[in-house]
Amino acid sequence: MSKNVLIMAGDGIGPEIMEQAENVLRFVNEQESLGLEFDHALVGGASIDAAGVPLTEDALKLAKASDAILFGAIGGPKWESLEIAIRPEKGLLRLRSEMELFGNLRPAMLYPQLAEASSLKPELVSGLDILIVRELTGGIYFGQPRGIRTLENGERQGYNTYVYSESEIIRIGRVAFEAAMKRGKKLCSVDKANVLEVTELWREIMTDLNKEYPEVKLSHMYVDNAAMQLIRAPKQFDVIVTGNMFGDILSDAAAMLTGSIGMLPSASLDKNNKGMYEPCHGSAPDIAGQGIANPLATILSAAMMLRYSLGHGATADRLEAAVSKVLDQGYRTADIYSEGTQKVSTSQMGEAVLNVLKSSN
Ligand SMILES: NC(=O)c1ccc[n+]([C@@H]2O[C@H](COP(=O)([O-])OP(=O)(O)OC[C@H]3O[C@@H](n4cnc5c(N)ncnc54)[C@H](O)[C@@H]3O)[C@@H](O)[C@H]2O)c1
Ligand SMILES: CC(C)[C@H](C(=O)O)[C@@H](O)C(=O)O
Ligand SMILES: [Mg+2]
Repeated sequence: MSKNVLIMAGDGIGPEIMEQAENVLRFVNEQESLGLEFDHALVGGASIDAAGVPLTEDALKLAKASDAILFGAIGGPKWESLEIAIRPEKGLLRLRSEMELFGNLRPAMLYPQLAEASSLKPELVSGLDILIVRELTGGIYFGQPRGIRTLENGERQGYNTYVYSESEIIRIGRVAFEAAMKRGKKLCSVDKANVLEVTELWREIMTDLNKEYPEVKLSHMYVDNAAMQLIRAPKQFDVIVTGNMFGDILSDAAAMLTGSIGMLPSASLDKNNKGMYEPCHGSAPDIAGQGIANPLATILSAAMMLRYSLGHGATADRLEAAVSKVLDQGYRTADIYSEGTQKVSTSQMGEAVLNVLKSSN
C-alpha cells in the first residue's frame, strides 16, 4: 500500500538541506520499492510571500491527510515581526498544535567520528546517547492569555501564561516512560518546581506515573541545574522529559555535545505515532544560500520518519548506517569540520550519503 509523505522545505537553508534529504528518500524508495509518494507544500516565509499566510488551509489539509511530514526550517529576518511564520495561531506552531503532535523526541547521540567536533572533551561525550522528550503542544508556548497590554500608568507589559493540565502531563509522561523502558530505564524529569506551581504539578504526576513503570529509575532536576549537568557530565542522562520551553533550550545545548545542531534530528508524534519530522535547527539565515549547511540532521529526521511513521525500520537503519559511513570516510560540512577531514558542501554531503547507499546494494 502506498504512503504519502508531505515535504515542507520552508525558508533559509530549509530548501538546501531538504533537496539532499529528498534525493536520499527518493533513492531508497525506488531501490527498495517502498511505495512512498511525495507531495510538496510551502510553509513559513515562503508561504507568506506566495499566499499571504505562513500556513494555508490547503497546506494544513495536505499535512493532515499525509502519512508523515518531512519539514525543513522556517523563519528569517524578512518575516521577523513577532515571528509571524511561527506563532501559535499561524505557522509552525499551528501545524504542531492542530495535528496534536505533543510528543517531541530529540535524540542527541555522538557519532564517535565527531568526538573532535563536540564542544566537550572526548572523555565526557564518548558513547553519548541521550533522548530528550519534549512536550510540544502546551506550556508557555500556547497558554492563554498572552500578548502585550498597556497598564493604567501607560506602561506596556508583555505577558504569557505557563499552563499544563494533568492530562497533558500524563500523556507526555507515558511517552517518556515507554521510551525509557526501551532504553536504559533511567528517566530524569526536568522542571522548576521550586518556583513554578505548574511544574510542581508536573513533578507530582511524573512521580505518580512511575508506579506504573516501577523498573524505570525516575529522578527530578531543576532546569538550571539540568543545563549545567548537560555540559558538566552529560552521560549521566538516559531519557530527559520536560516541558515545551525547557525542552527547546536543553535540546539546543545537547546539540553541541554531538558536534553541531546540524546533526540533531527530531520526531514530533501524535498519539498514533503519526508525525512530523524536522531537524532541531532553524533556517540559519546567516549561512543560507551558501551551500554549506549540514543536511545530516534532515536526512536523520527522514530515517526517524521511515522508522516511526512509515513502518520501514530496516531502511531507517540503512540510512543511519550510511550517515555513519560518510563520517568514516572523512566528509564534513563546515560546522563539523576538524583538521584532517575533508570539508564538503551541502550537496556533496548529500551525494556522499547517496553513494554509500548505492554501493551497499
Ligand atoms: N523548526 C524551525 O523551523 C525553526 C527552529 C529554530 C529556529 N527557527 C527560526 O530560524 C531562524 C534563525 O534562528 P536562529 O539563528 O536562532 O537558529 P538557527 O538554528 O537557524 O541557527 C543557529 C546557528 O546554527 C547554525 N546552523 C543551524 N543549522 C545548521 C546546519 N544545518 N548546518 C550548519 N549550521 C547550522 C546557524 O548557521 C547559526 O549560526 C529564526 O527565524 C527562528 O525563529 C526555526
Ligand atoms: C521555531 C521555534 C518555534 C521552534 C520551537 O521553539 O519549538 C524551534 O526553536 C524548535 O526547536 O523546533
Ligand atoms: Mg529550538
